[in-house]
Formats: sequence, structure tokens, C-alpha cells
Amino acid sequence: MSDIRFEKIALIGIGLIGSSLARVIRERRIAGNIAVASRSSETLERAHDLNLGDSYTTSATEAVRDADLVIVCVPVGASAKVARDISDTLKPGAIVTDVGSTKQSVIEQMMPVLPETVHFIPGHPIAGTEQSGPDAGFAELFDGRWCILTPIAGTDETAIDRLTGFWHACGSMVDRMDPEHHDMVLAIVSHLPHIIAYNIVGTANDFETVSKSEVIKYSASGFRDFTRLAASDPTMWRDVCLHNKDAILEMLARFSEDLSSLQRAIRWGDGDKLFDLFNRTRHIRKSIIDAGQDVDVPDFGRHVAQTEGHGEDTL
Ligand SMILES: NC(=O)c1ccc[n+]([C@@H]2O[C@H](COP(=O)([O-])OP(=O)(O)OC[C@H]3O[C@@H](n4cnc5c(N)ncnc54)[C@H](O)[C@@H]3O)[C@@H](O)[C@H]2O)c1
Ligand SMILES: O=C(O)C(=O)C[C@]1(C(=O)O)C=C[C@@H](O)C=C1
Repeated sequence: MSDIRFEKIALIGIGLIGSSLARVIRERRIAGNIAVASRSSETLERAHDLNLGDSYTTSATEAVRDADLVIVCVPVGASAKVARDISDTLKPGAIVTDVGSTKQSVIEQMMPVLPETVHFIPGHPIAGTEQSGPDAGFAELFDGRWCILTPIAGTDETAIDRLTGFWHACGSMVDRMDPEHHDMVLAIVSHLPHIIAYNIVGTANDFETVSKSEVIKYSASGFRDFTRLAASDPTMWRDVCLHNKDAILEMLARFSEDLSSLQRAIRWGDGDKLFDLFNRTRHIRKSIIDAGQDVDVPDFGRHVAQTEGHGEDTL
């Protein structure tokens, strides 16, 4: 199907999300030209080998020249630097968006730097895996998943419609949300689960009386699910924690209170309380399945994770 909506799309960052976008844009002919920018020449070379774009550069400044749509696909802590790099070469009338997991911080970092001649519309596809790097992406990643746009008041509606059309062409359903609300919702449905996973796997790893080989040998189901999340990219999740601090701390406080209450029920043998909670949560799972949102992470592109950029300057 030919569905060209943009002459030129620039992808800044070509990891899991950037490379999935490159693949779906190419497969579904959403753009005439894809410019790929990555700060590391090694990643860029890999993107070239995988034939992800039409041009490749380590300069974000160069990539965005003449682009009608610019999609920033880097860890959220790098947003300000990217905005500074691209602001002078952006084409007037271009749409600039991002895919970052937090929204208020990205807006605070990018908005003051970007020129008023472009349409800045923050976005967040609620789709991903624990993998990272250009090998990890796949064209079907966004199929049937939500993408949340958090436009700033006064943004041109035609530009929002164009970006909505882009995400539809990538297979997504699109919702609009206030950035503050987005950060609170994602803190509970995405950020807390990852923090809990990192913590539980860390606890198991530090536990002296259970050996590492026993953890690996007997992690049949429940623990195994946590290890998948805890294998997610450290740079990305460090930035999420630092850039959605208030909402995450609010959710962690509630979580800790509820955990203490659960701990008390176990200590005092309060079976009714335990049963009521477990029964209530079981229904949530059923509602997710009934809503068709029980999307298993598929096996497409499950190569060894390439985690480029750890510990680098993305704060
Ligand atoms: N992984 C997921 O499940 C997922 C889902 C939705 C949104 N996101 C968001 O998408 C963005 C990209 O995540 P990803 O999973 O594709 O990560 P990734 O690690 O696979 O790719 C990140 C890319 O950004 C580049 N990069 C890293 N630091 C940079 C810097 N300081 N300056 C410029 N470029 C830099 C890397 O070279 C790489 O090309 C993040 O903001 C993340 O929060 C991730
Ligand atoms: O499925 C996973 O592995 C993910 O971590 C994807 C996930 C999520 O928590 O749902 C992670 C972060 C993103 O911002 C959006 C999606």
C-alpha cells in the first residue's frame, strides 16, 4: 500500500523505537525519504547495514534539513541537547515530535529551544520490549498499540491531525492527554512495574542463601516475567526515573503503604483481606484481556540486546 504522507522524515536516534519506525515507514511507504541520525558511528553503520534509511549522519543538525517530520527517539535526558542541535536547521512548518516515556520533562527541555516556526507535538507510543539498539526493532511493534499525544494548548490542529494520521499508518490507535496526567498514568502502569522488577531481581541477586544458579534454574514463571522487565535498557530507565521523579515518588509512596498493609495481613493471618485483594486484582487482568490489550511481546527481532550509550551524558 502506498500511503506517502511526508516527503522526508528524520529519525534522531535509531535504537529499538527509531529503527521500528524506520522499518514501518519503509514497509508501508509512509515517507519518500528517511534520514537517520545517530550520535555513534558504530550504530549508524549498523543502521546502514540493515538498510533502515535513505541517508545516514552522525549530525542531527544535518538530518533534519528539509524534513517535514522530525521524530526524536533518544533517552529522555538527551532531549534538550537534541533540540539545541536541530533548532537552527528545522524547516519552517515542520512537525517535531518525540517518543519519550515521560512528557513534562521533554516539553520543558525542548519547547524553549525550538523555533516558533515549527509545530512541536510531544508523543509516546505505548509499545516496546526490553531490547535496545537498531537490531531490536520490528515493523509490527506499533500495531494495535496506543500512542499518546500531549499537544500544548494552541497547537495547530491540522498538524496534530497529520501526526495522528502518521501513527495510524504505523498501526497505532491515538489518544490525547495532558502531559501532567500522562506522567502520572505512566508512572503507575509502566514506570513502577519496571522499578519493582529491577528491585526484586536485585534482591534475588543479593540473597546469599539462595544461589544464583537456583534463581536461574527455578525461575519458571512469575520471577521470569520480572527478569524480562529488569533486562530493559539501563540508560533509558535511569532517565525515566530522573525525569518523572515526582509522579514516580507519589506512586512509590502509595505502593509502599499498600505493601505494608499486605505485610500486616500476612503477619496476622488475615485470609479474608488477602483473598479480597487477590480477587479484586484478578478482575483487572480479565478487563485487560476483554479490552484486547493483552499483547504479548512478540519474538520479532529478538537479537542480543545492543545497549549503546550506558552511563553517558544523558542526564
Ligand atoms: N524501549 C521501550 O520499550 C520504549 C517504549 C516507548 C518509548 N520509549 C522511549 O523511546 C526513546 C528511545 O528508546 P529506545 O528503546 O529506542 O532506546 P535505544 O537505547 O534502543 O535507542 C536509543 C537511541 O538514542 C541514541 N542516544 C542515546 N543517548 C543519546 C544522546 N545523549 N544523544 C543523542 N542520541 C543518543 C542511541 O544512539 C540510540 O540510537 C526513549 O526516550 C524511551 O523512553 C522506549
Ligand atoms: O513491554 C515492554 O517491555 C515495555 O517495557 C514497554 C513499555 C511499557 O512499560 O509498557 C515501556 C516503556 C515505554 O515508555 C512504553 C512501553
